[in-house]
Amino acid sequence: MEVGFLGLGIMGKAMSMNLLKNGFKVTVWNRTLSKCNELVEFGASIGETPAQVVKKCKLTIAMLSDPAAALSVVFDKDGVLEQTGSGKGYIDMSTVDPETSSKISQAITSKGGAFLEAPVSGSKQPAETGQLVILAAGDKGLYEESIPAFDVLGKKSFFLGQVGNGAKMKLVINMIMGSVMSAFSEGLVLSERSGLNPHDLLDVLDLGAIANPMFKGKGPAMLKSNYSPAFPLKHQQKDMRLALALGDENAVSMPVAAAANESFKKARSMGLGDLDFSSVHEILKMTKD
Ligand SMILES: NC(=O)C1=CN([C@@H]2O[C@H](COP(=O)(O)OP(=O)(O)OC[C@H]3O[C@@H](n4cnc5c(N)ncnc54)[C@H](OP(=O)(O)O)[C@@H]3O)[C@@H](O)[C@H]2O)C=CC1
Ligand SMILES: O=CC(=O)O
Repeated sequence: MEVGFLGLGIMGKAMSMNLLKNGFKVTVWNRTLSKCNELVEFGASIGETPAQVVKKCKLTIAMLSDPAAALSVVFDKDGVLEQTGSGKGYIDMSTVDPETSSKISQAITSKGGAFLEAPVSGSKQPAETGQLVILAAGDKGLYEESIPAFDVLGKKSFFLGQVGNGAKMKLVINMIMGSVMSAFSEGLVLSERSGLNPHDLLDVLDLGAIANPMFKGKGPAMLKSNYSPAFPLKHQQKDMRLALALGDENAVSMPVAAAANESFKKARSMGLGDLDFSSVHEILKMTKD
């Protein structure tokens, strides 16, 4: 099966590599084209523009940073829209808001193409090992055709109905994840400042009712101030912002998420945006008497 892949950041590089390793023919494009070279070493072809990739491939996947990037790749000159049409499928796996996804869906389907949004839960390592959770919504036929690719990329795929539902599900999950990370960071700081050994806290947490892979995976690195990026903080803050907007639209009061968003914003303003989202710990460490 020939697949196009647009966007070779942390996630896109790992996902397209996985497809290649599992026997898919992959044609890649990235805004910074030099990032395609590593994939070429593993057998990928390069498309010079998103339009060229779509022209060549029946199925094209995108994994881009945010709504502005997702829209630009579709609507700008040499974009996806120029070559989409009947028989072409486009799957946007970026984390965006439902409005962005709907705009893209309308444009693609009005030209006769099929559209699926399919954001993912799971970070760099699950992307490398094909253990993502795929949150698809939109064209059911395209979803079914894409199952062989989803089976390589993820451990489980959900079909959630109409376009927008995948984006909403992803934003709810990441709103919870950001709030939990913020509370976890406060707990690490509180344990240390009150005279406890924070490593003991990690051990105790891991045995109790709120044990989870995020505390276990990121906690030890956070205590060493190691924030090598798996999920960049700027993207977590984008997700908090989009989730809060969804809360506004639905009149849902979210004071915990709003407070966490302030911490992520502060971290971004301090230049931590490209580090892992766990670096929000640094701004909480700064607060002193
Ligand atoms: N990292 C993670 O753990 C996870 C991330 N996600 C989501 O997946 C998406 C990608 O994340 P990730 O790979 O970490 O992000 P990165 O920041 O590593 O990569 C972003 C990608 O988007 C491209 N891009 C940015 N702006 C534009 C633009 N205006 N036009 C075209 N391309 C653009 C970048 O191109 P260039 O190389 O030229 O800058 C790059 O390929 C995001 O929506 C994120 O929220 C979802 C689950 C987990
Ligand atoms: O969006 C990030 C993730 O870990 O999921």
